[in-house]
Amino acid sequence: MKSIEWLGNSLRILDQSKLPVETVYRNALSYKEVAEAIEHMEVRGAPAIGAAVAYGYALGAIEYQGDREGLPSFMEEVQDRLEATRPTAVNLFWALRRMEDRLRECWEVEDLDEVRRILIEEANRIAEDDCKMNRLIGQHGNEIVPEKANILTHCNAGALATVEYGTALGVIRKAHEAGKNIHVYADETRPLLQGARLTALELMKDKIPVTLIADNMAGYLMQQGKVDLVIVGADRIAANGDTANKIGTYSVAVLAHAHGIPFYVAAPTSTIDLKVATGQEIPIEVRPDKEMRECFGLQVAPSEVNVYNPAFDVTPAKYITGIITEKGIVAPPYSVNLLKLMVRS
Ligand SMILES: CSC[C@H]1O[C@H](OP(=O)(O)O)[C@H](O)[C@@H]1O
Repeated sequence: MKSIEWLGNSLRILDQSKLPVETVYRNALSYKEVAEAIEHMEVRGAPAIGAAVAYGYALGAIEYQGDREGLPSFMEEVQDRLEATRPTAVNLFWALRRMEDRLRECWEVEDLDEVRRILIEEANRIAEDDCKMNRLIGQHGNEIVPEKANILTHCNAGALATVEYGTALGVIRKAHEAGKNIHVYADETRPLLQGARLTALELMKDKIPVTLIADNMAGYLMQQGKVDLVIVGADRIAANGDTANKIGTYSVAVLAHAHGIPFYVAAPTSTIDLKVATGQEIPIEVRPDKEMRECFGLQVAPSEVNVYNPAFDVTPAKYITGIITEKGIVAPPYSVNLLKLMVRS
């Protein structure tokens, strides 16, 4: 299952908001359609969002009908609209910066079609890089996965959250491929159920043993000694290693720490944001109340009840055993070792 696929002049999107009940694809022909797909969680997951906005930016250039001089200001509007979709995943801003830099580099290119070709090429490179990074994350992460490990994961950091293969699920896939006979506990991940709807679906398709649990069961499993390792994805990693990820990750990290269970974050270096010193500076998206009161259109709470719906939380670095990237596993102290890693990039 590919979350997104470039078709030459449109972006095919697998509408994840309908999985696993329906498999619905649609072709986004404009940057506004890409923006709406991200806001509606049809495409989601930090790296997948990064690749999607890169193609959205390229679609903006394709849509543009003015003269060459007017392109930069039009593309600023495109970038503003795409940046306004979701605030937490830094991959979105990282990808748009790459596209903006590419546009600036071809300021002497007069032919609009040539500019469009260059931007599409950059978006393709971002997507291809993500695929390569995920497989490297899988290889490095496999080093810390014991034989027959019972691994708990939260939300979906799989192929559906990336261009291909996944980050946390990339490590799980690689361990499975290496014949380690691992088993996965997948947190359902309220309120949008990315774990129940997407992680369980992905792992079953790959015939990786998976058991779905409610989020409130993670601590009980750990208390029973049934969890050997926790691996999750990330949306933004601060310079000191504090990590923003799906709401509920912090609770899992504290529980793992209390039970002496290793807790790893798996993410490409495009998720590391050295401009953010600590997790306190990471913007946390608050999503619509409706997502808490309904589940697939079924009302699950009083229609007028007050709701609080933060989409992410921040896990302090002290609870993180290691950060698995495409360049290797980063150990604490993260403020030193993340800087070394990024300088090496
Ligand atoms: C490969 S990291 C994906 C990351 O993004 C998810 O958030 P959302 O489903 O809201 O886009 C979640 O935090 C995952 O860990």
